[in-house]
Amino acid sequence: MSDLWRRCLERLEGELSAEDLHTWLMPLQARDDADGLQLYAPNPYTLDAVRDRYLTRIEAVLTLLNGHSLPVRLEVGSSAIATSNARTPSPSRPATVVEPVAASFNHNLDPHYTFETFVEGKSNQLGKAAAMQVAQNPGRAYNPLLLYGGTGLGKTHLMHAAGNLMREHNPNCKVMYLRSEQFVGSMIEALRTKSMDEFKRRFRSVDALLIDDIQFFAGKDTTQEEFFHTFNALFESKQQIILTCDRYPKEVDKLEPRLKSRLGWGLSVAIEPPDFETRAAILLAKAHDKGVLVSENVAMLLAKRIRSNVRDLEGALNTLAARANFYGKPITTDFAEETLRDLLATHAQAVTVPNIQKIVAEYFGVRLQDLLSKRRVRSLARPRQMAMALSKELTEHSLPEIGDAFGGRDHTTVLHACRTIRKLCETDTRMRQDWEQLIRTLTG
Ligand SMILES: Nc1ncnc2c1ncn2[C@@H]1O[C@H](COP(=O)(O)OP(=O)(O)OP(=O)(O)O)[C@@H](O)[C@H]1O
Repeated sequence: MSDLWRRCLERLEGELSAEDLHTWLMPLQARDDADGLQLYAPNPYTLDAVRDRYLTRIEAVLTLLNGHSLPVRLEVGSSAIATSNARTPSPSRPATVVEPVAASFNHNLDPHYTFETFVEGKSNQLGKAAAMQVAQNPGRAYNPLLLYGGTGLGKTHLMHAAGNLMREHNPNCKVMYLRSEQFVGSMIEALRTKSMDEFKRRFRSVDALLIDDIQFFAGKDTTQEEFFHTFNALFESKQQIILTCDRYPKEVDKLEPRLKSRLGWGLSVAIEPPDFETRAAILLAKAHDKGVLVSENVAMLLAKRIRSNVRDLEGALNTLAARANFYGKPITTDFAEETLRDLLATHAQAVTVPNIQKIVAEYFGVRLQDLLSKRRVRSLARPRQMAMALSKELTEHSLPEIGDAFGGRDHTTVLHACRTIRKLCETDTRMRQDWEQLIRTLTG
């Protein structure tokens, strides 16, 4: 085992549970050389889990142990095979490569994030269509394209998908993807080594610049200044810019007004949390991609219980797959309930009917006791119907149970409320925004 990796594991031992350490990190094999640390995962779902949950922490520990940052590469395979193949590189591409922007050009795109592997639903339809248009007509369709929304909803996936499609249409197209921290890191390094000209040239010579999570620029004045000039240079020469942000950029504090205004020049699209059907479809698609056998019943169970975001859903699938593999058991609903008991309990706790009633009352500015009363005035009836529909959507309770929780109402009243709200959300933009905002608040 690489000595560096052994020391890294020793550090992480104090931070992670023994179960997590044994399930995800111990099965990795490692090899380090002048180019960085290469980690080999035994299968794709271990790779995904390590990348999503532990990579940032691993990078931080390595920086600490090493005294400077070290590129970490992740791929499915084994260090023994890699060593014997060292002189004859395999034609298959690594499953994932995650590394800082290299001095030489590196598009840094994840080949798995494509439009084909992206499941479309109402929540992301517009974002997907816009990203496809941009990929088919870079620099001309919408510039910049800004995708914004909560964590783990597929913004990065769409961004990579656009980059991958641009390169599929034109293999010479220079697409550069980077997380905003990497942009900041590269700039600090350029300032330190007095190589700002090279920095400017590198970022301005691309055909498409894709920067993830630009909320990270907030409060970093020098970075914003540099990004502003890069933005202008790219925009003027019709080079494509795609950005993501965790909220509408106008709402990001400490982002310069002139930058906010530039971001509004193109198209900004919200990516919303997926509905139940889309969540189940995403799970089945992910399971299929990873070669994991998951029935529709299991997919529906997870989709119903885990509503926060797709990353959590995927994390649950990875855990199930790894444990089923380990114990040699099929993934049944019982196995899923048992294996994910703690996780499902955490998600269930987050959303309760009393909590929904309280949040809805606050949102519409009505008193909780009025919301639960028999009064039928419109100013109370709509919020009440909204709270009932949310209770059906977000909890496991039956219609009669929800009726009881709303001052002993009949189950047909709850059913009527669910249908009314669903219909209104399709025709009334304001109502749809209220619904989505409340889901976001309640699912955190
Ligand atoms: N509609 C979808 N179809 C398929 N996979 C999806 C979809 N939405 C999200 N995912 C998956 O969920 C995971 C998290 O998505 P992603 O990293 O793109 O989220 P994000 O919105 O960029 O989050 P963050 O802001 O935290 O970076 C990825 O593995 C991605 O492939």
